Amino acid sequence: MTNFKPGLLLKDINTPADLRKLTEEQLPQVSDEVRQYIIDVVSEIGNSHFGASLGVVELTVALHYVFDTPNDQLVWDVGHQAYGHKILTGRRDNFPTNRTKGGISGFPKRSESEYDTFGVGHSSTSISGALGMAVANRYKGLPDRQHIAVIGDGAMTAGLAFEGMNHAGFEKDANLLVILNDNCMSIDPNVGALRDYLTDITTSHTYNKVKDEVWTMLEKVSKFGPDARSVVSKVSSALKGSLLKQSNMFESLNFRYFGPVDGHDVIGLSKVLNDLKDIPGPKILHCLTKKGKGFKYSEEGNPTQWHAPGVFNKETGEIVKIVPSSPQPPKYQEVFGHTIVELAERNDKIMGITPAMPSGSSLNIMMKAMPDRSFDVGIAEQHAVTFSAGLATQGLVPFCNIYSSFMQRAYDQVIHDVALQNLNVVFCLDRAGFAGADGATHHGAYDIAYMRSIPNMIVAAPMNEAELRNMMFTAQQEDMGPFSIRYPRGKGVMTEWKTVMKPIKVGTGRKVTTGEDIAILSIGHPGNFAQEAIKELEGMGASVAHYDMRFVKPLDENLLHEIFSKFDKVITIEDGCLMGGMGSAILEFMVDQGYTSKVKRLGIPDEYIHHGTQQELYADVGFDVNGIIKTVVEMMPELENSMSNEEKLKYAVG
Ligand SMILES: Cc1ncc(C[n+]2csc(CCOP(=O)(O)OP(=O)(O)O)c2C)c(N)n1
Ligand SMILES: CC(=O)[C@@H](O)[C@H](O)COP(=O)(O)O
Ligand SMILES: [Mg+2]
Repeated sequence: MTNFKPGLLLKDINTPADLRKLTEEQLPQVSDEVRQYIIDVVSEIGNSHFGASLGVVELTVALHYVFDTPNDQLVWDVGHQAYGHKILTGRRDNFPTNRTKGGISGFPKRSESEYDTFGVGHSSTSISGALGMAVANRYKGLPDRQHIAVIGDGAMTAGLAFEGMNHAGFEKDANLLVILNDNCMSIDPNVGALRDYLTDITTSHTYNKVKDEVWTMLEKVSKFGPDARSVVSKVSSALKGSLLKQSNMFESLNFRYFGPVDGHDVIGLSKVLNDLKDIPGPKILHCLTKKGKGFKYSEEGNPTQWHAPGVFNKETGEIVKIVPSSPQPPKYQEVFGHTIVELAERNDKIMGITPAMPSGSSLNIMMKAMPDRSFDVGIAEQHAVTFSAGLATQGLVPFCNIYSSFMQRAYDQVIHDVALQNLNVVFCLDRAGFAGADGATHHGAYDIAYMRSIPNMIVAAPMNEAELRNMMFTAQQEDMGPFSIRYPRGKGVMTEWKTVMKPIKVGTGRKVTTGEDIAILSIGHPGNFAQEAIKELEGMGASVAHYDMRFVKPLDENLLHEIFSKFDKVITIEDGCLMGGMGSAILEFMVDQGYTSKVKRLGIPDEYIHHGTQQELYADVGFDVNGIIKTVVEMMPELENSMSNEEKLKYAVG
């Protein structure tokens, strides 16, 4: 890896205390150097977020310059924009390890640094988290400690952000500053009425009048120095009931609203932040920024593409695409995107819903083809589910596509609004299993366990593209009730994936390989790892049967009777948590039915698995090809005799 060189000022900034030694006039240079460093590193290592961090460089520098971090608590929302923060807070030299196994996390993480005040990855937590800190410090008698939540316009669309604001507006003396980083973008363009509102207050005549009032107030604050707090109270009570309060949504929630300000003017920002430090109670600073700021190609190009571009040429802006020498299978998400359109063309009841992930989920294919039947509802998983429930009550068949880990947010809605009413909502749980570089916050580890415990819910997972299509076909049939289909991030296994779709009988598995010695029961994509392992094991003299269970609920009990009657050794494989997962379901069946086979379950253990490539993580937890072979050999120790030393070493056997 190239030895990345930070700029002249940045090379001496090891902590924000070093930054604070600089003059205000030096801040633009520091900002440029931070930005350049991000570009240098990310363009070369790839595997990182990009546009969001570039957009908040000046804000990041100003925040650490003005506030006494880590004593003052700075909370980033989502955290994909916190690279500048990491670089300024002791992780400059480690930054090239970003999101690689053993390297630094792509998100703030409390265990990584005292400057990372709150672990993030999922959006819209910052206001509630920072308010909790503010109330705690008020209680502890530390009224001067500052608490700053930096939240994007996309993250602001979530219910949780509003729940936090609703509470914060009521905690009138809590020391909370919300910085709304408004770049008009989520990953895809931001959506909804709030986006329109933010644009309105930025451009409207009313807003400008209000802004003048506020800045006059701030000027007075500066003049009054230490007595500022009382002056502000007076000025703001005078403003109460004025145009300011009536015309501004945030003011109506008892926040003092400031801005919009230019989020790329680092000196201006540091002056404003300094002023705001002296203003008590909940306040919001509306900053206008550009996602991808300062890198020509991301500024002028498609911001969605530059959200996380991979490796790119920083001179030409060309994003490096590895062209494979042979045809490759598509990603599961692409199969979902094309298949939903195909199904919707035949079934006019089908609708598509995504909470803010049109590109990631590939629902954007349907949004383009059928804009009146597909919805990006913003970062609003709970709403996405209940909205789908509403559609289903009217006889429609919504396909609600949510990343497995983000669906954790909407658990009550799945139970209360969908399953309890037995509504025909199809949940497509994308990024099930290991997400890879995003790490613990994003792995889809729990959905098998959390879905299978819900009455009425059908829980399915395809082993390949054809099965995904068949499951989608099955799920859209009349009166299916709630139906969840999970699949992982990335490629499947079939280059010829445009198969003729056919229904699958719900609750039936299939035998993939016949064998005599031991049975492997898999769910979903890891069945392909089992297939590879079985081929190698055959060479060692093992006769391994393989069943793709397809459904965790209902379980194929006939198939299980057949398996447990025949095999006294069984291995289960799932890319989900072991606790409560498919292996657990099979053990429950086995015990209930009085079978006594020896069962070894492979899956995600009861601990948080951090970032790495998917392949590294499969290997770490032991259900990659080698891990499966090792497990079979452990259950059939006689195989060791026919293994070469090389094989023993490879599979860590003996
Ligand atoms: C609960 C949840 N849903 C979806 C996401 C995926 N996601 C990550 S960043 C992002 C866009 C956030 O937009 P914004 O807050 O405006 O930040 P920006 O990228 O514009 O800086 C989304 C949808 C997430 N991290 N958490
Ligand atoms: C920060 C965040 O939550 C998203 O940007 C996420 O990293 C996207 O993941 P995918 O790349 O799997 O769509
Ligand atoms: Mg945004």
